[in-house]
Amino acid sequence: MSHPPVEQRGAWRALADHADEIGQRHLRDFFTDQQGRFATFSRQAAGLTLDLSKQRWNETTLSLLLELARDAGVPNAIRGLLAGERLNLSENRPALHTALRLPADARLDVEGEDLVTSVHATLDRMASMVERFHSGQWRGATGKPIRDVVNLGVGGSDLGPLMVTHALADYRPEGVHRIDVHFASTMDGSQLADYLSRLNPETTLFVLSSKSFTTIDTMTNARTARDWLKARLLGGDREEGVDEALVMRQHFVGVSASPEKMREWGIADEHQLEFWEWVGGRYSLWGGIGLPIALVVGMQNFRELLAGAHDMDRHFSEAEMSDNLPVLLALAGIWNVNFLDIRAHSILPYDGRLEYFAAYLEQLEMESNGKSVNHDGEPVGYSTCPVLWGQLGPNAQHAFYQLLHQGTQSVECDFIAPRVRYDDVADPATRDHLMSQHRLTLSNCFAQSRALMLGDAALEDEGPRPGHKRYAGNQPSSTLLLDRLTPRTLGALVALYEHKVFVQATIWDINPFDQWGVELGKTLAGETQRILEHQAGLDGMDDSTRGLIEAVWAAESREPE
Ligand SMILES: O=P(O)(O)OC[C@H]1O[C@H](O)[C@H](O)[C@@H](O)[C@@H]1O
Repeated sequence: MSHPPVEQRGAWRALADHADEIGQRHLRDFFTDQQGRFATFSRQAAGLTLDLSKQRWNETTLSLLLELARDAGVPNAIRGLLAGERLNLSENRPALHTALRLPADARLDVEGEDLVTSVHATLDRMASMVERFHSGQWRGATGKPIRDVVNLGVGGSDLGPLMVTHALADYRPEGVHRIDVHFASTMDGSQLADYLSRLNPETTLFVLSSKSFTTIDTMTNARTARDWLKARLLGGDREEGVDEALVMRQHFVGVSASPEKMREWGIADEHQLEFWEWVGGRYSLWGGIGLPIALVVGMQNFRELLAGAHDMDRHFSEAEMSDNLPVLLALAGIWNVNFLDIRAHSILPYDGRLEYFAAYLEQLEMESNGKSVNHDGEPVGYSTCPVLWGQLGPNAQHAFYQLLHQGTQSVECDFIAPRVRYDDVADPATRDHLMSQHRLTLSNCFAQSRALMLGDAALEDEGPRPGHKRYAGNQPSSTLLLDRLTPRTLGALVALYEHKVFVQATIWDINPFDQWGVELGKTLAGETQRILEHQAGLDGMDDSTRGLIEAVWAAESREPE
């Protein structure tokens, strides 16, 4: 179907004119001009409150943006996503992460396949694995219960489970055999080497998490882990009956979309968790890739996480666009990037449990929407995904907030915090202290978004100040409050961002579900490795890379000091 490029449509042009009118206005003036902005620009759903009143917009802006979304076919795209249409055109498949969190009594048939049954069969398999770990029945080759699980995976096979296990560490079930979960992602083996120096091979199991089961980072770590186990558990005066097959069976679980490759590598059939090509890596924490999460929080809490994401899916599919959290969050981003020319976006959680949330979103947003061609492969004539980065807000205040307050960049910020925390701590004195620490944290969160909005105007008039003490303000932000941080609200929060990314991609007419941009580097790394290993010559290599390679060779050939 041919349609005019988005920037030639009426709503886009109207927004550009509107931006000429109000784009120069200071954010604080929007508050002076309009009473009740919080009520006008905040919405609630699935245990989340989203306050968009500190965006540099007014009601006209929002209604034009909603028109743009309708023009770009967002309602139809949402329906198509949830129904399993093949929206991932470059790979000719649907993107059905939402199917992973459908309840067991739902029905979704896609191209003749009953997805709910397949999804729940995997969840049940996962549940029985978790049960074996938590009852101390999953034993290593020498008969001792597994105590440590190391997840070997990278990108989507690492960041989601890492983020969630950290966020929900308080939700460990009581009375079960404790499993400590660790994550090793980097190909240089730094994290893995550390674990191997501390962990007991008899009670350590590795989860090989890789959708493709070919990612060199993960497969290299896996080989190191396998040889470490074999060297320590086999041969010599080790216990009788411990053979390689037993080590492989008891110390490895595989999670992948390729059962053949798992089998080839030596993962026992009954210790494989399979997922589907229609689940993108960065959208995969909801299934087998979430095994480390379930090992920490238990299956019941894992199902709560899924239920929270499903709450958000329902909201996304049912709420009017003007009340739809993912749509509104997406539109705020579009307004900033495409009409106010703000191309940096900072993610700032005010809760230490969300330490890895920004890293997770960096992949979700930038790998999904860091694209510059549309669905027809033609270059787009507008900006897409902004540069997105972040850190725990309280720590970032002492690090990069200087740039937010006084730098030359306009930056959009997302502030994220739970409304209440620690009210369930048993000891009253500690509870009072910790609740007050949480209020201190919230005070900082709200003060920062206010300072970024108002700048100098936030201060009582103290007369003229030198340049280095002035604050321009005018930095837009969104604030997201979770009722409290639970498996359910965290599921909703993650799904909110997944859908935000999808809405923006729909408006930008790009495919958020592929990542061809990462391939070139992988190919060149292979070539470079052959040269570094002296298996290929330097011919044709550019001068900079040649110089770097020669520097390595020179260092390698030097006698160790
Ligand atoms: O799960 P895997 O197949 O090992 O892939 C791990 C990661 O690496 C790839 O290069 C992609 O950029 C990511 O989207 C993916 O999540």
